[in-house]
Formats: sequence, structure tokens, C-alpha cells
Amino acid sequence: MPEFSVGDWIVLDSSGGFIRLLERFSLFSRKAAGTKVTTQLIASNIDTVFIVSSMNQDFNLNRIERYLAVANEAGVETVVVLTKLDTCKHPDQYVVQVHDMDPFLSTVTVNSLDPESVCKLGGWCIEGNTVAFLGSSGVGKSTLINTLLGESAQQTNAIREDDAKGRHTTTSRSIHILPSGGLLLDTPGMRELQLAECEQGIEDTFSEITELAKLCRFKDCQHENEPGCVVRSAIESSGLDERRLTNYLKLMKEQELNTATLAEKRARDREFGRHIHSYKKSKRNKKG
Ligand SMILES: Nc1nc2c(ncn2[C@@H]2O[C@H](COP(=O)(O)OP(=O)(O)OP(=O)(O)O)[C@@H](O)[C@H]2O)c(=O)[nH]1
Ligand SMILES: [Zn+2]
Repeated sequence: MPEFSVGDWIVLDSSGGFIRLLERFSLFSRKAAGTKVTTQLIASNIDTVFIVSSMNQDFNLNRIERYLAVANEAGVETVVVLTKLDTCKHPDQYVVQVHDMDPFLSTVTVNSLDPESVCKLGGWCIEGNTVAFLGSSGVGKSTLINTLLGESAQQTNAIREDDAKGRHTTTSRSIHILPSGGLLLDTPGMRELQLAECEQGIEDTFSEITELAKLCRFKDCQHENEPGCVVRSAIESSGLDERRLTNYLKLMKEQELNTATLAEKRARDREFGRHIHSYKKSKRNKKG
């Protein structure tokens, strides 16, 4: 039996027996540390990730870029959802910042409490599309999910309460079916994603830096004080945002460190395994 993840599609026979797991087209995973370092599956088959951020003092471009890197690594579509529109005096000021960061990124402003406002996300919440949420605590992910679910959220509860046998759990806690037929995926693991083995995702998120870096004189240019650094000169001459470069370098370093730590852990575990193996073997030999 394969290892399953939230979001997996499986084929069952007519009596509910497992036949096979359908190939995943996107996957969020985490390298789990423990006695055995393995990959922990978090969510699969997500089409779109809503990167949720509120338009107040919590708004942070660096954090949005971090979530973008994770989502891009998983190969999913991204939408920046800016919440708390009702309490924000100058929403444009936030939209412009996201737009300046990446003009191709879809950005939507909403009041998560208002169904009419949340309708703006309807284009992604359609049958055949699975949407997941990334964003720090308090930005309004749960509120957004409840508003998107609307009546059907209450209906689900009512059915459960009425059912003495408690068998009507058609939706799991992590997956919600929208009236439109779209799926919302909200698993706690998504909220604690760390940056490891995420180099490609970071490169995709900062593609303008990655492109410029190819032109630096040294292949391993760190874009600090090296001569012939095209990235540095772009900050001075063509308006590349220094914040972008700083965050790019920071996220790269973080993912390298985490990846290295994982590799070390794996090596240590392998070493430990070998010790145990040879210990057992020597014990067997003594007995024999
Ligand atoms: N005025 C206003 N309040 C909002 C909006 N979105 C969320 N809130 C409020 O912000 C608070 C936090 O919202 P949650 O939906 O619990 O946030 P969350 O992102 O799910 O937080 P975690 O569960 O900790 O990850 C709640 O009191 C919401 O009612 C919005 O668009 N406008
Ligand atoms: Zn350089």
C-alpha cells in the first residue's frame, strides 16, 4: 500500500477495495526529522494556492516571497489574496507593492467576512480546481474558507448533528467541497512549511535576479562585492529592488542550511543503522 496524502485521488473497486493511487500532479512535502529521516507528505494535487496576507501592519513582502517560493517549488498556480479590505484606508498602496514585486502575479483584495467581496475569488473556486491556503496566523484563512463555503458550511454541521450514527462525514476535516464543486484544502501541515530543498522554487520566485546572475563574471558570484557583478549593478542602474536581493540571498541561505542539516541527519541515521546492523551481526556470530 502506498503512502497517502491529503488530496490524493485513488481508484477503488465496486466494494471499496483499493486498486491504485493516481499520479500526483503537484505535491507539498516536508522532510521530517526523526529516528528515520523521511519525506512527510502534506498535500497533493493542489492547483492553486491562495497566499493570504492582511492589509495592515502585518503585511510583509518578504513573507509573501517565502510562500511564493514554497508554492513555486510545488509547481502550483499562485494568487495573492489581500484581506481586511473593509478596515483598510488605502488598499492600492498594498496592491502596488505586490505588483511592483511581480507584475504577473494575480492579486485580489477582499473582506473575508463578506460573501459578495469573496466572490472575486470565484474564478479559482470552480469544479475541477483544488485550492489551498498559505499565510500566517490571523490573516483570515479560516474566515475566508467559511465565507466561501457559505450555507454549505452550516449544512455540513447540521447533517452531522442530526445523524445519530455519525456516519455522514462525507468531507474530511482537511477538504471542503464548495457549492460550485471546487475543493478547498486546509491542512494544518501547510501552515508550518519550512524552506528546505527549495532552490528551484526560490529561483522561480526571483526570476529577474536568477536571469541577471547568469551574466555575472563569476559563476559562483554571491552578489556582494565581486567585480563584474551584474546583479549589484542592476540595483544601482536599473532599479532592481535591493530588498529583493537581500531576501533572495536570505531564503537561499536558509534553504541550503535546512537542506544540509537534513542531509547530515540522513547520513547520521545511515551511520547509526550500520552500527546497529553490525552489532546485531556480531551478536549473532557470537551465538552461533
Ligand atoms: N474586518 C475584517 N476582519 C477579518 C477579515 N479576515 C479575517 N478577519 C478577522 O481576523 C481574525 C483572524 O481571522 P482567522 O480567519 O481566524 O485567521 P487565520 O488566518 O485562519 O488564522 P489561523 O487560524 O491562526 O491560521 C478573526 O477575528 C476574523 O474575523 C477581513 O477581511 N476583514
Ligand atoms: Zn553577481
